[in-house]
Amino acid sequence: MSHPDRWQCVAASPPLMLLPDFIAAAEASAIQRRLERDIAWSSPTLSLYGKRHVIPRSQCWMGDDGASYRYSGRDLQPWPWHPLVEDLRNRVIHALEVADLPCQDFNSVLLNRYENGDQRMGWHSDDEPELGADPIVASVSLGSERPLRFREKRADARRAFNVWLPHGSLLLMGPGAQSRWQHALAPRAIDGARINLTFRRIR
Ligand SMILES: O=C(O)CCC(=O)C(=O)O
Ligand SMILES: [Fe+2]
Repeated sequence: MSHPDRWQCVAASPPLMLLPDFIAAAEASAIQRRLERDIAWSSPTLSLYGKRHVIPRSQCWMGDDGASYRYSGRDLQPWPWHPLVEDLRNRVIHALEVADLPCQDFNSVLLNRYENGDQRMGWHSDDEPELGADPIVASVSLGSERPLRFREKRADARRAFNVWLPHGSLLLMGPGAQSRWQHALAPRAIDGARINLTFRRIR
């Protein structure tokens, strides 16, 4: 199904576009339950400023064979596509194409799982070198609705804003978004688990 008119423009340039009802609630819940069960979730320990920390969420890296990436000084090989995640990837690409929005042939995805409102992700941009210049990142959210917070990278213009990501929504971070903004999932007094999938293209 194609409903290009349901897209909301959060920012025009660089583009941030939200499709709140990308997946209908019942199906989104079914997908969430399957992923809870099937995915090899793990919470690795990372070194930050010489200290070891268990990441405050769990995650899984998945994608085409060979779409490896460097993370915290290590080369990580992706898990093979889970059929549901591969299907989501195809639907994301289709939704972007029919709406004439920026799109890439996504060959990998980072899945993040937040057990509750205490779990989080700090400020960052998805601008790793293996994503190339001006990467496109497409983000699907399942479960508890939480805001993704954006802030300007330029320290002299630190405007910030929230983008709430409903159950079953799709957020496009288009070309230029990673060089303009950082984003974070702050802790919030919000109950319930949330899964997020960010589709990316690794070169
Ligand atoms: O959980 C989210 O919505 C954000 C995830 C994210 O920023 C990332 O995976 O790079
Ligand atoms: Fe990110």
